[in-house]
Amino acid sequence: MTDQRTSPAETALWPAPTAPGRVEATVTVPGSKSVTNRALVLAALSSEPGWLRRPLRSRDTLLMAEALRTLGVGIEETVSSSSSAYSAYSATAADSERPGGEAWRVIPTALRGPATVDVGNAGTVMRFLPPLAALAQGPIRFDGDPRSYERPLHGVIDALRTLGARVEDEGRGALPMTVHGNGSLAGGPVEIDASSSSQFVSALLLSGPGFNQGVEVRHTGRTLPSMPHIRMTVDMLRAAGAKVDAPQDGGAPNVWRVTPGALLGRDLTVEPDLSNAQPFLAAALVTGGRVTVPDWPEHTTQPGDALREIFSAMGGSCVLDERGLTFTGGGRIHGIDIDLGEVGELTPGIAAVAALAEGESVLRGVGHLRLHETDRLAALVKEINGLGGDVTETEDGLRIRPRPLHGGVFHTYDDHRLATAGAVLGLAVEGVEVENVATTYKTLPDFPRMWGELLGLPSGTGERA
Ligand SMILES: O=C(O)C1=C[C@@H](OP(=O)(O)O)[C@@H](O)[C@H](O)C1
Ligand SMILES: C=C(OP(=O)(O)O)C(=O)O
Repeated sequence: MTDQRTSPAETALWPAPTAPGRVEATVTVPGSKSVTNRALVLAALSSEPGWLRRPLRSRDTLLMAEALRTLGVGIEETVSSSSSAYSAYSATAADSERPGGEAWRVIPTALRGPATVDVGNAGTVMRFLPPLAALAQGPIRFDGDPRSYERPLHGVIDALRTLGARVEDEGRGALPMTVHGNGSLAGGPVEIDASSSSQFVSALLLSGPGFNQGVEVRHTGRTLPSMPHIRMTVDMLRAAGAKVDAPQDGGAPNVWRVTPGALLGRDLTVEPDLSNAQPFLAAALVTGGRVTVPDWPEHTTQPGDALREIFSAMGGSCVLDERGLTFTGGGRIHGIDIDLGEVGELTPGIAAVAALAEGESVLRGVGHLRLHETDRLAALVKEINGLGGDVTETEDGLRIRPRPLHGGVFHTYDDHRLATAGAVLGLAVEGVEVENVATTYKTLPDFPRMWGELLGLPSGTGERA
C-alpha cells in the first residue's frame, strides 16, 4: 500500500567510507526495535496508561505506533525525565539522544475499526497486530510493501481462525487481509508450525491475556528460530503482570500458556538495540580498534548480546562495565563455524566480517532468512561475490571463503541489514558503493551520520549518497 515508485534515495549510491585507521569511539545506539514494538502492543492492551522511555523512532516502530493510533490508542510523544510532567511536542531523530530523552505515553482504549493498517515490511507489525485486531470491534485491513505479501503469515492467520476469529485473506494465507473483530476472542489451545518465524509464537502470546480463555500455543514444526525473541515476549508479558508458563522455566518444550487477565501500565526504559550495535562493534573488529556502546544491559533477552561471544571468537575481546560494553579488535579476524538459528538477524553482519577474515566460515541454522526483508542468503551470496568474494549458499546457511575483495555496487534490496553489512565491507575495501543506504531507516534512521562520526569524518561527509 506504500507508494512504490522508486525514489532518488532508493537508487542513490552511498560511497562507503574506508576506515582511516583503527576506530576508537563511543557509540550511543538507539532503542531496540523488538522491545519498542512489544512494549507498544502490551501498553495498548493494558488497563491503564503506561510510559515508554527512549523508544526507537524508526520506520518499523512508527508504523506500529501509527497502527495503534488508527485503532484508537492514544500515543503522546514527549520529552520528559519524570512521569508526572510531560508536554506534547514534535520529536526529531536527534531528540532520542538527549539525556532523559524522548518518552511516549500510551493511553489504552477499547480498540475499534474500521481501520487500515500499513505494516510496511515490519515483521513485528504484520505478525503482532492481527491478534490484537481480533479483539477490536469492526474490520481491520492489513496491507504493506510488496515484500510483505511474500513473508509468511499463515501461522498467525490459521491460529486466529482456530481461536475464533474471522479472517478474510482470499485463501492466500498472507497479506493483504482483513480481520473482522467483534470486541472479544474465545482463545484457548492452538497448534502452529513456527519454523518460518518465531514471531508467530510471540504474536499469539502478546495478545493472549486479552483472549477470554487466554491462549496455549504448541509449536509443532521441526525447528524454531529466534528463541531469545520468544523469551523476550515471555519476560515482557510477565513484567506487565501476565501469568505465563513457558519452556524456559522447565515447562513442556514448545508449549506456552498465557492466562487471561488485565495488564498493568508500565514505565519502561527501552534498552539500546544490540543488533544495531553490530556494525559498530564489527568496525572495531575489522580495524583492530575499540568501540564502547553505553547502556549495554547486564541481563537481556536481545539476541545481539550474543555478539560478545561471537565477535570475541572471531578475534576480539570485550569488557562489560559501568561504561557499557567495550569491544576491542585483536588485529586479526578468524573465520567461524556457528549455528545462528537463535540469532538470525545477526547473520548479514557476521557474513560481512567473515568475508574479511583469514579463514573459512560456515553459518548454519538460518534457512528461514530466505523469507526475511529479502532473501538474505541469496542477497549476501550475490553481493559479496559481486565484490570478488567466494560465498556459497548451503541448505540452511552460508559458506564463506575469504578472498581479496574489490570495489563495486553493493545492492541492498530494501534490507537495512544488507546496507549495514555493505558499510562494514567498505571499511576494508575501497570503492564499495552501498545502494539505498536510507533503507537503514527501518530500524536505525541515523546510520549514515553515526557511521561518519564513528570514523571521525567531518560532519556530513558520511551521510552523502
Ligand atoms: O520478534 C522479534 O522482534 C523478531 C524476531 C525475529 O524474527 P524471525 O523469527 O522471523 O527471524 C527477528 O529476526 C526479527 O528481526 C525480530
Ligand atoms: C528480520 C528482521 O525484521 P522483521 O521484524 O521485519 O522480521 C530484522 O530486523 O532483521
